[in-house]
Amino acid sequence: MLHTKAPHIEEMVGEALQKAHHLGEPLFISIVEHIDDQNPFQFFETGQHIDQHRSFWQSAENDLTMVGIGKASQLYAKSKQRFREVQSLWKHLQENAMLHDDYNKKGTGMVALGGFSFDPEQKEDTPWESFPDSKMTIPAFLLTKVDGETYLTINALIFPEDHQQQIAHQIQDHRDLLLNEGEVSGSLPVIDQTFEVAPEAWKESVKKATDDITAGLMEKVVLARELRVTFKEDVQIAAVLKALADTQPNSYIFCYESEGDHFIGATPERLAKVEDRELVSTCLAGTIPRGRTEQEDLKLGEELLGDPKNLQEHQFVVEMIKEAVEACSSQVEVPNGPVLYPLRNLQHLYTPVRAVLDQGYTLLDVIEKLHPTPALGGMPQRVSVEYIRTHETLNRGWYAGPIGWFDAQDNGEFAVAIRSALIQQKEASLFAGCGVVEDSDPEAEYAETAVKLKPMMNVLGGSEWDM
Ligand SMILES: C=C(O[C@H]1C=CC=C(C(=O)O)[C@@H]1O)C(=O)O
Ligand SMILES: [Mg+2]
Repeated sequence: MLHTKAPHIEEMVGEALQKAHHLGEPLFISIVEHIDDQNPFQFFETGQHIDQHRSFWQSAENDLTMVGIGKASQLYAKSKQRFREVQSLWKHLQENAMLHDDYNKKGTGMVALGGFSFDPEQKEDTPWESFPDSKMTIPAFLLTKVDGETYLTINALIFPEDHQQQIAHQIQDHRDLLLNEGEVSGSLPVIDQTFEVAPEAWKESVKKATDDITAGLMEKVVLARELRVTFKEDVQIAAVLKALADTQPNSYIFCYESEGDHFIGATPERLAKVEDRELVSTCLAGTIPRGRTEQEDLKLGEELLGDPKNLQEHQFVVEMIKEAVEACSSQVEVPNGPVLYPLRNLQHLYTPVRAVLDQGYTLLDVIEKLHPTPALGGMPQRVSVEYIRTHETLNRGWYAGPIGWFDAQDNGEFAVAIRSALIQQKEASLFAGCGVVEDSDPEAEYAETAVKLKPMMNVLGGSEWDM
């Protein structure tokens, strides 16, 4: 592949420097170029030589892949108002920005990728020290595959005291390093030990939750459990990511690296997407395994569609999402009943919600209204989240939190970070939860969470893993 010099880097850096001098503040520059096809997993792997801060996103519809390397800027917010704060930091960053973009494609240019923890009021840090309440990163280099084409965005924050040639050369060197041919070289990890955290105590907590529901404390609560795994060697993340993408269709494939720790997963659950003010949210709750034969699969699907306990789990989600979406949009469309959403290892009940976002609202406003839906928290929202904070022994961190991206045109999408793992060199914590309603049976919920752990386990060297 022939690599040309990225257009305009030196000129833009020079121009930005002049403006930064004048303003006495840093200025953001963003340059989008159309490039030859590039393997996103390879790009991600090579990126480790530039920064221990990378992000990966592939939409469930597989129409958008983004890989971010490094950080041109980051948006942090700690308070309960974190979604609004991130939005205002984002607006501020855009006020002092110079953009060069001839293509205007979603997911290119000034794009922030990142996520939010499940519960900002959770005080415990371990093992999520590298994952604060909110962290959105505008990568220094962003590879975007969209509409069958590939784009590279270069982002940088230029400070008045920067040196034009030095910055421009560094950008050019990193760009050349990233744009190389090849395939992902790493292999999948080999498991040393697997440890299920207190399964019996977890089943008892499910039993207790059903009693508390019967007593009228709440209607539904989602309880999660953890599986810890150690490996013979440090996990090679690019290989795991590629294997996830290869094995989990209909899922968002995500990875967010923060200070060398990786939060990675393949989630089917969209929280909200906004494109040209069209809003789509998804109700996904209610679960049964896939069958081993087509016949068994159909039978299980029918069983799920008619099962009162699963329909109840699902209905709470539909009611809450409908209400939240109606509060900020018009032309809200919700089908009368759910259909099946098939994944490799299991199938869910699925109801899409479509609407047109009202003027004045952004994707982050929608996320604020939705998170956590009863697919991750429960019903009512506040009581169930408090219940989780008090009764769940694990620290969810970013598990079950919103993860995704937005761009400068107010397009973007967030999924819910389930079917996921936190990987720290030779160790991983995997998480899976389930919706507990009055008729939940602890053994059945335990089995359901075991199937939900499979997608991650299978790419982490646990192909034989079955429990
Ligand atoms: C909380 C999880 O799944 C949720 C999403 C879909 C179906 C669910 C269920 O049927 O229980 C859960 O609400 C998880 O996978 O960790
Ligand atoms: Mg369930």
